[in-house]
Amino acid sequence: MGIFVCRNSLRMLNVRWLYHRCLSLYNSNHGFNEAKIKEKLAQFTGGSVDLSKMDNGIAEICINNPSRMNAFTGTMMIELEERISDLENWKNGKGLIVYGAENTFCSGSDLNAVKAISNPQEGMMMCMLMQNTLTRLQRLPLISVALIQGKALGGGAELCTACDFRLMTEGSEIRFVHKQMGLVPGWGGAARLIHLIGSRHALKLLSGALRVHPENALELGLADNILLGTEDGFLSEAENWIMPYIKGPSDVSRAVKKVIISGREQKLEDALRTEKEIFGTVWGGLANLQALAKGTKHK
Ligand SMILES: CCC(=O)SCCNC(=O)CCNC(=O)[C@H](O)C(C)(C)COP(=O)(O)OP(=O)(O)OC[C@H]1O[C@@H](n2cnc3c(N)ncnc32)[C@H](O)[C@@H]1OP(=O)(O)O
Repeated sequence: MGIFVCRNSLRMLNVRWLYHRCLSLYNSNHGFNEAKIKEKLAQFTGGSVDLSKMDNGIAEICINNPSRMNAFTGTMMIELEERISDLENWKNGKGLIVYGAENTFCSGSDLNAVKAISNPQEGMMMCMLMQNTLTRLQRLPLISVALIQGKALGGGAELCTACDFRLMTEGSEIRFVHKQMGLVPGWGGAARLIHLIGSRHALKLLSGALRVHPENALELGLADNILLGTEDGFLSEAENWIMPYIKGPSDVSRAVKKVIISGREQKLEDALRTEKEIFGTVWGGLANLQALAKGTKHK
């Protein structure tokens, strides 16, 4: 019995490991040494990445390092990866809101860590970790929203592009400040920005390190809405905003996000095949049968 349990747990661990390997971009075949870069990043402490999962199927991730305008320390990069793993295993989840503590989003990577990891090899290794994590965030079967209050700078601007939607509050800004730091985005923010607003607009934002205010972001298609409420109400406003998109049973909501991911990321023929597979998971399912039995009309 003990051996059986042990073997089963090992199989589960293997499946989980393989699953993460599939969702991630980089592994040891790409020269990525995850353990080594995590060991290095663990030296840069401070702040936290907090996850709460609610009964209504919405989770919240709080980037929490307000004394440094929610900059990502090394330990926070490691924690973000752990929180995404947790969400990958949350089978009832439907939505995710990513926000920053104390009414500002995130000021990018912690400059103390940036200074200490100044050689290109370690810099690229840190990028691989963050690209893996943010790609996994983007591929979660949850509808995700970045709630941007205050500033989303550098890596903070990159983080918000990994969410499906961006809600900005009045006076907030998204700014790819990398060029002013002698850098380019490395957490996948340039590639994702081009998908969102096209290469001409992306080039302007990156080469001019332009401040993108809410109205401008809305026009560009970078933001999806501007929230006009008060500081203590923005989280619940974001929750209300996401609600119509996650209404109904989680398996259907998750299937919707999955067909979007495959349509976005795969070649047409592969995407069509994946879509058929996902369709098979909901066809004849409980929600489908209930809708048929009710004679649902769409007036
Ligand atoms: C992936 C690559 C990247 O992310 S490169 C981009 C890195 N980020 C930056 O360069 C942002 C640098 N910070 C700033 O421009 C300003 O601090 C901003 C965010 C505009 C806030 O200005 P302000 O409202 O005047 O506040 P402040 O400068 O007094 O900051 C408060 C305390 O927070 C700190 N802080 C801020 N950002 C970071 C950061 N990224 N890394 C480490 N610390 C940061 C400031 O140093 C300041 O700390 P202290 O109160 O002086 O101890």
